[in-house]
Amino acid sequence: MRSIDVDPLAEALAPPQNESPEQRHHRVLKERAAKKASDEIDDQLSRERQQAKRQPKPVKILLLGQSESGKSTTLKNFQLMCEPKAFRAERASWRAIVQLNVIRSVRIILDALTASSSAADSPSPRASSSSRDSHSLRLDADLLALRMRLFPLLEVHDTVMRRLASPSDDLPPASPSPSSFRTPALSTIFRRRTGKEVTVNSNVPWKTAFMRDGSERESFATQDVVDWEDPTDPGMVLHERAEDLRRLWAHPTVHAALEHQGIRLQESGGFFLDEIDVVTSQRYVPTDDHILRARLKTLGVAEHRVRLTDPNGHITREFRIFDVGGHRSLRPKWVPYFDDMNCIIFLAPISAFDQKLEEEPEMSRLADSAAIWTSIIANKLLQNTNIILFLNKIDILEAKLRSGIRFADYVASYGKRPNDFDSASRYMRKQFAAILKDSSPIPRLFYCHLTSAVNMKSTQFVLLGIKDMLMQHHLKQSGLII
Ligand SMILES: Nc1nc2c(ncn2[C@@H]2O[C@H](COP(=O)(O)OP(=O)(O)OP(=O)(O)O)[C@@H](O)[C@H]2O)c(=O)[nH]1
Ligand SMILES: [Mg+2]
Repeated sequence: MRSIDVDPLAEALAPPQNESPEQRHHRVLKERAAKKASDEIDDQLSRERQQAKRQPKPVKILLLGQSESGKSTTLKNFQLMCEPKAFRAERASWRAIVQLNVIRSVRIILDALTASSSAADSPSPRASSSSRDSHSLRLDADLLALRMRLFPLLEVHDTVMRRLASPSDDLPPASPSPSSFRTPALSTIFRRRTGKEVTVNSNVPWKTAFMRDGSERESFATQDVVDWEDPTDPGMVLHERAEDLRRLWAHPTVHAALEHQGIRLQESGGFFLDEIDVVTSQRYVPTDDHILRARLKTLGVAEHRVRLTDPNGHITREFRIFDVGGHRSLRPKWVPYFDDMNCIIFLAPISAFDQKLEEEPEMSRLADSAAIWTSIIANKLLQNTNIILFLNKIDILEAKLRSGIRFADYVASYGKRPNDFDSASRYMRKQFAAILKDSSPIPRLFYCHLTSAVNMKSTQFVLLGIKDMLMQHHLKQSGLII
């Protein structure tokens, strides 16, 4: 037999041989029902395709700016504004980040104490010439004991980080119970930890790491989101050490050591020591405000979809927000996203005028922000893209200037202008506007907002305006309104 004589498909589909009339009747009925179901699915798909064609395409927003400028915080505001329920359902994961932030603050303090006390102990002539200052940083017995008791927290940090990095992996079975933490050798601790920030790769589904299984959960609105029975929950250790944490943060030598090292912990992201009672309380669940202030450094580029729905729950519009990592080494990853965006929100943290860039200690953070702004504005790929500037962290700027830090000491061109918030912010606004005017390939409007991304109310007011503007703009582009 030639192969062409055999049709395996026809053979498979052919009715069984010796089929009785009754069997035939059943088969035909079954086939008719299957065809009806299949036609219905096809119709449904076709209706959805038509609907998708009629609906405007998703609005795409790219968040840009240096590390710690407030990109991820702006994204959180957007999510809270548009999908509050879904966002709040992730509180268990943000709780873990707040806890890691607390532990990081403790680590910075312990490092500062160690550095300052070794400087005080140093027999160098410089140390002895400033002996009064050095003496004040000698650690008393109380502080030494506190330090010993708080070291186990650093172990908790590692456990949580491992879990966030690979939420689906099983943790090592021998995770010690909170009360049985041993204190490792100090040398090991300091070799292993050097002030690294909490980072989780955007591609890892870290938010599932601390969320209770959905099938067990009864609501998103209560404490149900946290698995309170979890033996590896860092909350128990933090609760146990709450009094130590309180005493550490209240200790004058701690503040002297931080000042000695030029560290202003209160201004940095993820600072919760002023609320230690709340964040270490039993059954602590972060508020919206805590979630906005929790610091988690972004690695890579993460796409977030935010859907707007009408009162009937139908999706009316989709926003795709791209949150990038702002560290210098991550900036080359921004470029592939440039040609397809409806809007860029560029964040410049203007409170950072007196700080240096972590990745290049000679570079001022304000100069770095201005340099990225210039290159974004000048980029031909982006010449038709709406760009909105957020001069962010105005709350910190205001507090800094009020505390007496002089803007002109860091920005010489500021000259003799008054050292107050209005003058300094107006000056920076003018400088960024001038860059836009000089560097843009074609003339464009300057959209600028003074923001504090941790202030939910004011940020959401700004975002609401941007959302409406983009929707109007987008509908016009899609030809749906004139
Ligand atoms: N006080 C204050 N804190 C802010 C403001 N905006 C952001 N923060 C905090 O600053 C920290 C850094 O903000 P992020 O949003 O993580 O910064 P980012 O730009 O995403 O940084 P990368 O992910 O490293 O690129 C977080 O702890 C925020 O809560 C602000 O306007 N005021
Ligand atoms: Mg980020």
